[in-house]
Parts: sequence; structure tokens; C-alpha cells
Amino acid sequence: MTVLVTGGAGYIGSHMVLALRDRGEDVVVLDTLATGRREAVPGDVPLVVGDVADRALVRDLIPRRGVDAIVHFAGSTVVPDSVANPLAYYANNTIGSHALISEAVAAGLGAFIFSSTAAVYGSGEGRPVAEDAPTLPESPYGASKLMTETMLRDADAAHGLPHVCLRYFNVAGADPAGRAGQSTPRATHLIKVACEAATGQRAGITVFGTDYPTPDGTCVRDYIHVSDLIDAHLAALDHLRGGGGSQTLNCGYGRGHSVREVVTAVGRAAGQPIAVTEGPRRPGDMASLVADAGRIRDVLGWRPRHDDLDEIVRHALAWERRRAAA
Ligand SMILES: NC(=O)c1ccc[n+]([C@@H]2O[C@H](COP(=O)([O-])OP(=O)(O)OC[C@H]3O[C@@H](n4cnc5c(N)ncnc54)[C@H](O)[C@@H]3O)[C@@H](O)[C@H]2O)c1
Ligand SMILES: O=c1ccn([C@@H]2O[C@H](COP(=O)(O)OP(=O)(O)O[C@H]3O[C@H](CO)[C@@H](O)[C@H](O)[C@H]3O)[C@@H](O)[C@H]2O)c(=O)[nH]1
Repeated sequence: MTVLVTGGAGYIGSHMVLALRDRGEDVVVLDTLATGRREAVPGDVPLVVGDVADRALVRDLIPRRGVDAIVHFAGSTVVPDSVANPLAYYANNTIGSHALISEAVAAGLGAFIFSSTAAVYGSGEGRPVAEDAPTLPESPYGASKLMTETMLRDADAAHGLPHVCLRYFNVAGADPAGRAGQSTPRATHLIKVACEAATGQRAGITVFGTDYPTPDGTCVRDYIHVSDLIDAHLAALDHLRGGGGSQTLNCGYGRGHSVREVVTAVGRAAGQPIAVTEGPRRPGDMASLVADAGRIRDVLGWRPRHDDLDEIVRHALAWERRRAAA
């Protein structure tokens, strides 16, 4: 039994590879290295440099490596880029996933876990959003992911493809043991950008929009520690391997933090405040997005272990300091 981790050289995927390896599973990574890094994959884990859209490659890989489960992280991830280049996002996220799902069906796989996103929802108006809330993506990125969820649902109904769609809210932090973290080039994620500012790699941070209908005027998000997110994937894998049915589950804590709160927390962890410039709104951003995180607790028995903004920021900053010193 081998787990195929697509996008395993990226930020979140590399944490999954470590977690699977920690519990003695066989793993193979498929990654184009578009935004991932070869060094993020441990030397004893096979890395196939290739595209999930390459059906012949995937068709060969599944039986050759004895793959019984796919965890599909590979994709393009930046909301504003998807607004500027929608067709590139539909190609890589939706069409690429179509190819991978087709091969998973052809191989008769019994477990497929998909990295979906809270961006499939419309703006939550400050209230926590549950899985049965309307899906009204406001960016091509969110739409590209929702289409993949739909393909999985329909392929499962027609052919049997047990799967779990995990709708991540904002993922942040780093492996508490310091083995992995976010190294995305030209990163746009708030906590990553603020940690780059805290370590002198940027002059400061621009807050995108201060006139949102939120308590302090800046956007509110539900930040989840990457290690808690990986625990959710391991639980989803066990659920499917144990014969559990397909699920769509939010991954968040059910609590929001504003951009200003996050930037203050990074300054607190760094020991000095981050220089802030106030700028206009960024295209594609929603005012507020917070998870109703009840279902994943009920279905998978998932319990967070790092549910604390200061801890998330501390781990992200520790990783950033290590990178800056390297
Ligand atoms: N970071 C977040 O807050 C967040 C939130 C919601 C969902 N997600 C989703 O989680 C997944 C992982 O995100 P991440 O933050 O680790 O991003 P990342 O860019 O670090 O990782 C993506 C990985 O996929 C690889 N890749 C891209 N296209 C590929 C393709 N066609 N075939 C093979 N490999 C390919 C990249 O090289 C990279 O290693 C993505 O699907 C993303 O949409 C992330
Ligand atoms: O330099 C910066 C970077 C971000 N922000 C703001 O911080 C918030 C969070 O932004 P970011 O960290 O880029 O995350 P999101 O745009 O919320 O998107 C993330 O979270 C989504 C789920 O909620 C995922 O689907 C996406 O892949 C992931 O990029 C937003 O209000 C941004 O406008 C700033 O003000 N300044």
C-alpha cells in the first residue's frame, strides 16, 4: 500500500509526506516543481517530477508503485493570480484534476483525498460557514476547485470513487519540529509575508483594504496550523481505508482573526512591530471567511492540537528565521 502525494514538494504536501513517513507508510510524490522544491521531499521518498495531467505517467505509476490512495495537493493556489489568469487556473486545477481522477477511476482506487478550499463559498458575512452553505466562489481559483469537487462527486456516483474533499481555510505555520515550512517563492499569504517582513526580507507589509464591513475594517480569516490540517488528512485516509463513505469537510477552527490582529501577532512573536502600509482592496478577496468546524469533529473525530494564533505565528517565524539564516 503506497500513498501517492501529488504536490508533495509544496508547502502543505511536504508536511503530509513527513507525517506519512513518520507512521511508516510508503509514499511516492508527483510534482512538477512549479512552486515546490526538490529539497522539501526527504531523500528516501521517491519523487517523480511530472504533471498530474500526464495520464500515461499516472497510469504507469499507480500499479508500478502499488498505489492504493491518492492525496491530491497539486495545483495553482493564489487567489489574485486566478483573477488575472483564469484560464491557467482552470487548466492546472480543473483539467489537471480531471486527468488524475480519470486514472484513479480506471485503477479502481478506494481512497482519494482532495485539497479543496473555503474559497468555494461566497462571503460568509461574519457567520461561520458550514459545508451545506451555498457554494458561490468569487474567484476563478475557488471555481476551479469547486469543479473538481463536482467531478469527484459525480465520478463516485457513477463508478465508485470514495473520496474526501477537505475545504481548507487559511493554512499557516510550520512543522513544530522545524523539518518543513513554507518556502513558496514570491509568496502572497499573509502570515508568510509578515514573517518575511519580520526577518528583514521585506521592508514591511501592505494591508489590502481597511474599509471592509468587519470589526476593524480589515479582512477576517480562520487560520489553521498546517500540522492540524495534516492530522485531518491522516484521519480522512484512515476513514476511507476503513470503508467510510465520501465526505466534504471544512478544515478550520471556527474562529476568525483580522489582518491587523495577525500582523500584531507576528510583531509580538518577533519582538518588534511590523511596518504597515495601508493599501486598497485586493481583487477576489472576501470580507470574512470563518469555518463552522463541527462536521469534521463528528465524522473523523479530528481534534486540533495547535489552535492558537500565537503558536501558529511562532512556528511560521521560526521556519522563516531558519530560511533567512541558511
Ligand atoms: N495554503 C493555503 O492556505 C491553502 C488553502 C486552501 C487550499 N489550498 C490548497 O492546498 C494545496 C497545496 O497548497 P500549498 O499551499 O502547499 O501550495 P504550494 O504551491 O506550495 O504546493 C503546490 C504543489 O503542487 C505542485 N504542482 C502544481 N501544479 C502541478 C501539477 N499540475 N502537477 C504536479 N504538481 C503540481 C507545485 O510544484 C507545488 O509543489 C493546493 O491545491 C491549494 O489550492 C491551500
Ligand atoms: O501582504 C498581504 C497579504 C494578504 N493580505 C490580506 O490577508 C488576508 C489573507 O490573505 P492570504 O493569506 O493571501 O489568503 P487568502 O486570499 O484568504 O487565500 C488563502 O486561503 C484560501 C482559503 O480561505 C485558500 O483557498 C487560498 O489558497 C489561500 O491562498 C486577505 O484579506 C488579504 O487581503 C494583506 O493584507 N497583505
